[in-house]
Amino acid sequence: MGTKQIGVVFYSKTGATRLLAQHISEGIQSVGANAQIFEIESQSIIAGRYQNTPLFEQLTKCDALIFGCPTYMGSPAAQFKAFMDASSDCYVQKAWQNKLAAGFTSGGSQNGEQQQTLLAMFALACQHGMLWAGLDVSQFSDDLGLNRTGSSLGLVASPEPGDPQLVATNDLQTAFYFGQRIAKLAG
Ligand SMILES: Cc1cc2nc3c(=O)[nH]c(=O)nc-3n(C[C@H](O)[C@H](O)[C@H](O)COP(=O)(O)O)c2cc1C
Repeated sequence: MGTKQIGVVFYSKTGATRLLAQHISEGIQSVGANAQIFEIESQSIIAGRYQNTPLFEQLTKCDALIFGCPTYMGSPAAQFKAFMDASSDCYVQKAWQNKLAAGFTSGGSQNGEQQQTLLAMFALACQHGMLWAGLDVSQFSDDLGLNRTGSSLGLVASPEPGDPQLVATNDLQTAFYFGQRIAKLAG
């Protein structure tokens, strides 16, 4: 079987989503899988089209893909949407069929429509024939104290109001757990 390769592909402008990607990757590594981080760079978007064939080749080699981006105006940031659109070649080839998929997003508000971003990622995963894995921790049904935002579709993060940290500590801890979960499911 070999070590599972988990791709974490994300866009981040000011660092919050990057921080989440790092914590997810640490969670992945902590259970013995290999985390590969892929950052969507704005300069790869030309006339609105994301162009990076080698990135898609690398993603296709992964066993699972975790998508991440900020929520902008209640949906995925345009830079990540450009990546989503560019994945259509992989869709045609069924290159990601039956891979595990999951998603995370950050927002400035606790409830800034981040769920819409996760739903867009979920739809993307379904179009690719992927198997969506949500977040299975709840402050109501277990005592881990994670997932303060109560999202089941995937990880929703935001800063704690009044705290200068980009992302609430609980969300970063949840990100670590989320990475562990996806890596274990892929294993
Ligand atoms: C153009 C724009 C639109 C935004 N729209 C939302 C939004 O709809 N909901 C929300 O919670 N935050 C919104 N934000 C805040 C960002 O999602 C938030 O700062 C995020 O953590 C940035 O991620 P990054 O640091 O990875 O770039 C918006 C920010 C920008 C610049």
